[in-house]
Amino acid sequence: MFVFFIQYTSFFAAVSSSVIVFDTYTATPITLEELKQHDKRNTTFWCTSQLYPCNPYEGRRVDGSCNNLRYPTRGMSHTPQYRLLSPVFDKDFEPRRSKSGNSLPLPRFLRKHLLLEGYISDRKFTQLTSHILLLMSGDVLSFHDTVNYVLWKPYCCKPKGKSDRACTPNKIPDDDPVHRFSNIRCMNMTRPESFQSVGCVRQDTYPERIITATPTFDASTIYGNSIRNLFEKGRKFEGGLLKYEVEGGKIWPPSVKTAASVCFLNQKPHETRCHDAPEDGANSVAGVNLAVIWFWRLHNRVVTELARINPCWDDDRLFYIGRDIVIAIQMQIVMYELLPALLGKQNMVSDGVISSNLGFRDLYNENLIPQISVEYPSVLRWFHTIQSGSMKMYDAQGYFLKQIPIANLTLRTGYFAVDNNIDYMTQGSFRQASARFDYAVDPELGESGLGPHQRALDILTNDLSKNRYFGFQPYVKYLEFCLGRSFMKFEDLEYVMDPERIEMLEEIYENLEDVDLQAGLWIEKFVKGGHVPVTVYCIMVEQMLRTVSSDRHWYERPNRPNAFTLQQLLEIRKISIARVLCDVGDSVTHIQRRAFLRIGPSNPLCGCNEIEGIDFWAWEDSTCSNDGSHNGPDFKQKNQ
Ligand code: HEM
Repeated sequence: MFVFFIQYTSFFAAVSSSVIVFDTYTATPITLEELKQHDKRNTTFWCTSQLYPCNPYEGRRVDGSCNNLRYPTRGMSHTPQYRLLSPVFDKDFEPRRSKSGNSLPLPRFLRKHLLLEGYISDRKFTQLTSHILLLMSGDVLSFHDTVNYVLWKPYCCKPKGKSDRACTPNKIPDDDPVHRFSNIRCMNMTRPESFQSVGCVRQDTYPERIITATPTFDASTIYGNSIRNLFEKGRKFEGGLLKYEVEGGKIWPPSVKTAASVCFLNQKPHETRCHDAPEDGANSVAGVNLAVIWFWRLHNRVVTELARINPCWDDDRLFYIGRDIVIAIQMQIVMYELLPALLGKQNMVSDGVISSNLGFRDLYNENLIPQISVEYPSVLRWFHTIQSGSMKMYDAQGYFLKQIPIANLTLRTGYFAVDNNIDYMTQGSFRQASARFDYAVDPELGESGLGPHQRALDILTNDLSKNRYFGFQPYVKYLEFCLGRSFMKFEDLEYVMDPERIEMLEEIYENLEDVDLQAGLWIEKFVKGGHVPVTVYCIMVEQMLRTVSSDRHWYERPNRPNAFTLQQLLEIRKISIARVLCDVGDSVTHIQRRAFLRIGPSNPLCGCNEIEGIDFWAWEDSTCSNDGSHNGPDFKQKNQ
């Protein structure tokens, strides 16, 4: 095949090199003619990607390319996901039917019957747990499937929606406990975008989801997924810093300077701030916004330390080493602090997801492509049941000040920057309890999950409904996959469910093999030693194992380009989310050591000066001369 090479001039560095244009789905190079066809059909953005030649000694690229040297485009955005179980659909790729051939029960009906609605505080976890879980979800996902029905196709419940294949609104049953008193009979929703729907692959093949994030955990909520966005919106090109602004004495990511912004709910004239960051997460759901601000600041703090210790390092070296440290900090917190609290540390050690040893760890397998499973984000949706519907705000002495429905903060970054709200929200993140892990959903998420953006939205109905459009096999097939035993009749579920919940399923579904994956997750018992349902545990662990073994740049590896020394890794191991908040959170002088867990006698507040952090002297470069010149080897990171 004739391969199309274009001459490339790197965005700022005037370096030219050859670039190959690839098909995002098949990972094969495409011809000039094929590229022209994509341009004509307006599919170039989704269906093609540009690959700059790989250098095996180069660090992690922002666009995810060259992670796997055999399959260099895998690991980039818009590349296919893997499936734990093959999909099942009805004809025309509509959701599967019940075994008897009837339609499955309506998603909203199932949600209202299987999940209670209400709010009780959890005794163990804080809201910070949700914020960081959300940040990590955003790292490997994208928002377009939500934006699609909120902004671009708000009409699915109207006559126009009937003729648009993308429209898949959720019908509200006539006897709905909430809406039988309203005139709302339908909630807007669209089908997830797929390689088929955006025109990369023929329509007569089963839909495979397409997303814009890279599938590795690479802090893309901060740095973005493309070098272009990072250069335009992120890098300051000075001292390794990310661009920043100071407003009200606080440091913020840069803001949009034009009238056009996505912060539609900003209450003008007071609320004006809207971030102009490489990725949308910075202005999305409140928890992500907050975490993006923290980690944005953290990057600048890290590179400032590195520059002080190594005055001979140039902007590039400071930026990329700083980024590598921030990615490692995020993953160290997620793998060794957050997930052990949720999944059970011993479970994770036994399943090989984490090590009880502080040294290097190398599970890399070049035969595994860096990918996420289609099932992984879907089971993360279970965490909507532990999300508190309001954001509570406290002062630094711990006095409760006010609260606001969290959904009213979506696309409303301006709220953070007025009246010291970011200080109060930051205090709230480690003082407010999460919602209890109790088979119930906060009505804010269950009835008005998009706040003023959509009159009624049950996020959990969407969770179940969307999963049907991904063609997931029945819940029991996932149980069999996870537990390695068969489940033939409803009573067999007693292994993972309380009898009264099995009864609920039996009343609604005709057959055990009809039960939806999401419905099963909602009412499953928790894994022994952890706080998440058995199947959520299984699918999360499967993903994290895949991630650790397929990411060539995984921070715990000794044999990766620009790898940490053992001394540096041991410094990274000292980090905690409490230390991060002490360093970059507003007005944080005291915090509990394990900030994902509530303050209490075994986890008391302590001064930030008592909380261990990273000693950046581990990054001291002995080849830096006193005169500021550098005598060491070149740093291997291209701006690609
Ligand atoms: C515990 C914290 C949370 C986690 C882990 C979480 C995770 C997720 C995940 C994984 C998705 C699916 C995204 C996709 O497949 O592309 C999702 C969808 C969504 N989440 Fe959350 N979320 C959390 C909290 C929230 C909060 C606080 C809100 C706002 C009030 C929210 C609103 C939504 C909405 C509107 C959707 C789109 C629903 C749809 O697919 O139509 N989430 N969330």
